[in-house]
Amino acid sequence: MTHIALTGGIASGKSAVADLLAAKGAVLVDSDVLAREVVAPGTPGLAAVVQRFGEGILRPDGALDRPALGAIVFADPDARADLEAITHPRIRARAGELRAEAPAGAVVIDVIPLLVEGDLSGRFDVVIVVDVPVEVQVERLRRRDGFTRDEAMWRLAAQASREDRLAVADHVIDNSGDPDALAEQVDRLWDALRLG
Ligand SMILES: CC(C)(COP(=O)(O)OP(=O)(O)OC[C@H]1O[C@@H](n2cnc3c(N)ncnc32)[C@H](O)[C@@H]1O)[C@@H](O)C(=O)NCCC(=O)NCCS
Ligand SMILES: Nc1ncnc2c1ncn2[C@@H]1O[C@H](COP(=O)(O)OP(=O)(O)OP(=O)(O)O)[C@@H](O)[C@H]1O
Repeated sequence: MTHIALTGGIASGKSAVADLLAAKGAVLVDSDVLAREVVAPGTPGLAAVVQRFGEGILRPDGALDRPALGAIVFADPDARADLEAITHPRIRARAGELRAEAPAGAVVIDVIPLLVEGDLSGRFDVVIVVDVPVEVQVERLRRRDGFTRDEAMWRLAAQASREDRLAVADHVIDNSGDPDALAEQVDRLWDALRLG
């Protein structure tokens, strides 16, 4: 099986690309989705997060208050490392299970936001990077999540640089244009993946 990774900085458009690839038939193993599963209500992951960060990061309904936890961990690298120590092993384990369950012959794509940060690119035969300028990330975070420029920049500061991501790319998807331009690039990429 060819091991394919899809990565990109925050709000670069990873989910948009992943959705387009899934519509073509790719099987996705998405770490952002698994990061939610492993701290869902009732999980040992959520219990560990509450033990470290306190009940203040829970919503009244008992679910994780993601904006509250994000405000803590993106302002404090030690807190972020503690959260990652809880979530990352659980995400990796679940990703392994999902990969093993994929039908034979499927094009399986691992969506891994922190591929470069985790120095994981060597584990993949093909690395796809969704690329946008920092200003586009800031603007899309403002529009989607209502983040101020400072809030957006803290999150960017927790990640690898655009240059470091591009350095490991086999395929670059430029998502600075409109959704049609994105879909055209994904069409070409899909053909390349099927032929490769
Ligand atoms: C801090 C949390 C609760 C904030 O939740 P929120 O719903 O606002 O963001 P979401 O999970 O959708 O992530 C959005 C993006 O933030 C960035 N991001 C998330 N976690 C991290 C991190 N630890 N370091 C750097 N960037 C990160 C990624 O680009 C990701 O695609 C959440 O991101 C989290 O639990 N992070 C730790 C798990 C993790 O590392 N996830 C990244 C993929 S493995
Ligand atoms: N080509 C585009 N033109 C305009 N808006 C876009 C485009 N691509 C994505 N967006 C918007 O930008 C935001 C970020 O896109 P998306 O959620 O796909 O990125 P992401 O990399 O998965 O984000 P995150 O890192 O937070 O998980 C969303 O609101 C999305 O609708």
